[in-house]
Amino acid sequence: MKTLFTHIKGLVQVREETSTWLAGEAMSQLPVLENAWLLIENDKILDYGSMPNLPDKTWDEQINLSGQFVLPAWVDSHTHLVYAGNREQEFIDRIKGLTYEEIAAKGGGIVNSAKNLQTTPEDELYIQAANRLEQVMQMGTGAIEIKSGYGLTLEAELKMLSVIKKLRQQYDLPIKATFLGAHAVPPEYKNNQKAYVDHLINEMLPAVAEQGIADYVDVFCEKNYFSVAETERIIEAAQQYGLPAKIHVNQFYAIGGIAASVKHNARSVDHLEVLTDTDLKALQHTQTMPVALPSCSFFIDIPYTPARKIIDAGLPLAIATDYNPGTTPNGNMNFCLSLACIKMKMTPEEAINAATLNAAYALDLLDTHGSITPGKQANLLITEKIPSYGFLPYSFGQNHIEQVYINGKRL
Ligand SMILES: N=CN[C@@H](CCC(=O)O)C(=O)O
Ligand SMILES: [Zn+2]
Repeated sequence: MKTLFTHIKGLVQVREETSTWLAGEAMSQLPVLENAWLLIENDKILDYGSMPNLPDKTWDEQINLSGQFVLPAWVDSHTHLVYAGNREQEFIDRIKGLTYEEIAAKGGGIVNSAKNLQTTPEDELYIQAANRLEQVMQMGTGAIEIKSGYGLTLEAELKMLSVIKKLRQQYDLPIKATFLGAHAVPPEYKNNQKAYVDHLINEMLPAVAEQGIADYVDVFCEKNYFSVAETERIIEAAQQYGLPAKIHVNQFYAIGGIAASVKHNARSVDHLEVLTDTDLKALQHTQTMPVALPSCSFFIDIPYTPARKIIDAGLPLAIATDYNPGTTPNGNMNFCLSLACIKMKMTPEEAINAATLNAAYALDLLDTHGSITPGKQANLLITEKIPSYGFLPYSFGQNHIEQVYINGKRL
């Protein structure tokens, strides 16, 4: 089945070759072909060109997209989309002046979600997660990472990873699963954190690896959560099972987690709202992608990741939603793009590169996703008639995505 899209106002992120990430100045380069056609065959991108050079043939299906833009679908490289219920009460607490840390200290936060998830049957959890996944796909997400971390017991962590596995079986977009058993110390280990880390390394990790249901390991490396030394122990243990790291670091404090993560060749370091010059230096000449989560900063009112400092230092940057019940009950990548531009002073070109190509790097999907490149998967988003691609982040909070294709099939 071959589908030809014609008269595309702008075919965005067209690249013949995408062997690595975009860093520094290269992030401001966004290749766009105006007045273009795009040919897909079954699940793949076959070819593209400009309308005056349209091949003189007929195809199974031909779709006119005059006035509309076509982009590679967003890649959301950091979510916690499998969770039970919500944490609306904490939203009210925060309005009344409590901070995220104060709420966690009085028994709210991650352990609150874990309590809820532990008693939620897997089928119910699946329904809630599938509903969220379908919503974000409609908003243009065409590849996603989902973490565990609201289980905090072996049984509940496996339940979460099993839900992610079922989502992967049910939906066509790539779904990467990350084991985040070290998201918070469960209350029963409150006075013996070492015993929980030992349990995680000696029991949980082997069980997760044996089932082959995780692609990465993650740790919330933060004051009052997991120390740098514990993070390194967990990363090293996961490496024995071939699980690379994607680490939560520098959300509230800079405690040295970035240097530790890059030392172990983490695929990404995520959050970075608080970033010292030492951290910045540690990121230089590494294979680790920094990932900003602007809608988390927006929702809990903390500083935004200093994108300019990162990009102007010649580094790459990806953006992701962090969709979760505590700090970001929203999985809309379009809103992240707007925040990246408005609050982090990224240009639309930088933000789009961060949400597509660099995000694909953060999920080891660069060979197959993140750009309009022949041979890659036809995961596309098609806008309404809009004046420019920059209109997407400019016109914040509005949906300008008319159609989404996953593996060549329209949703
Ligand atoms: N900070 C750690 N994890 C999540 C929040 C988890 C929660 O509060 O439920 C995050 O990335 O923001
Ligand atoms: Zn997160």
